[in-house]
Amino acid sequence: MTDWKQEGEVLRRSISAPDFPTAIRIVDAIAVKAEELNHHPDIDIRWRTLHLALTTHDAGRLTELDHTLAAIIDDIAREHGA
Ligand SMILES: C[C@H](O)[C@H](O)[C@H]1CNC2=NC(N)=NC(=O)C2=N1
Repeated sequence: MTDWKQEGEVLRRSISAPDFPTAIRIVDAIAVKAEELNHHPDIDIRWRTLHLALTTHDAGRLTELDHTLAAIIDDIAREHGA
């Protein structure tokens, strides 16, 4: 776990991308992996800063899926220089 903060049953982190197109490319890359996993983050896009939140809505709490997706998101951020 890197920049993630747990607030109750939610993991949160922000990603600062170099520019807006890169922020959107990060979102796109996350979307592909999230769909594969059938586990999706909440994403708030604010210019080149992405605010992400992870929780397992069906369970009403954090599950292993959230931690798995968090690590995937960290990799994607690093790959995009964020
Ligand atoms: C049927 C259910 O909506 C699906 O299994 C998936 C879709 N993506 C999901 N994403 C997240 N974060 N939590 C879920 O419970 C969830 N459920």
